[in-house]
Amino acid sequence: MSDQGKRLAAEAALEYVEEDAYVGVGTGSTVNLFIDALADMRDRIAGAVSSSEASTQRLRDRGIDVIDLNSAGRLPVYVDGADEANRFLQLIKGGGGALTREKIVASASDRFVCVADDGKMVDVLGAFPLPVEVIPMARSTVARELVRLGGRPELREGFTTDNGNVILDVHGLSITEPIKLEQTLNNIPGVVTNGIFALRPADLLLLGSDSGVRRLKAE
Ligand SMILES: O=C(CO)[C@H](O)[C@H](O)COP(=O)(O)O
Repeated sequence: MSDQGKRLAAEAALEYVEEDAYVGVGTGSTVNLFIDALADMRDRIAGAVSSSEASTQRLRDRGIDVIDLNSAGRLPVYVDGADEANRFLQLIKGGGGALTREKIVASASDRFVCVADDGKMVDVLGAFPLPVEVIPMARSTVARELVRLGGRPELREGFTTDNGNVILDVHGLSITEPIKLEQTLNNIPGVVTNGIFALRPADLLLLGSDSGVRRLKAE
């Protein structure tokens, strides 16, 4: 993991932010660096739509107006990080637990610019435990179904999402068919969202390292 890589990727994303428009903002340490950089152009953007309470707070602390998605309508650009990315720009997200709002804001955006350090690139998704947001009363039934699908779910202890739900982190899944698994998991009663972003992958991946930023489009 490279902090310099995260920073370079985050700063490179400014180039894709449209002036006089609202920008969608994700969650996580890389996005925090993006928010810090975005503060320098706060007078040139309308404001932001945020994917978490944590990002909302950071945006407001830096003088950036935050409005809700219902008021903003469609967004030209969404900037967010990832826990893993493959060459099709399909992602695993949700390490910070904000996956549901992230998926909603991503789906409302014309362009999804993903910012990450180069350690996030993988051949096959799934080494990172897959976060699944679950309605609390369904925790056990969903966990059993995840075991049936070949995973080893683990409750994220002491964590509640911004939506009042729990997270099951699923170990041991080799995700060779991301779109299919994303749909399968979403069909389990009690699952709110899962952290596979394959139905709506990123459009552009800015992959930072100590030596610079690579710009990748889906193969
Ligand atoms: O999905 C996320 C939060 O829910 C983050 O984008 C993901 O966990 C990457 O975080 P970081 O930039 O700190 O590595």
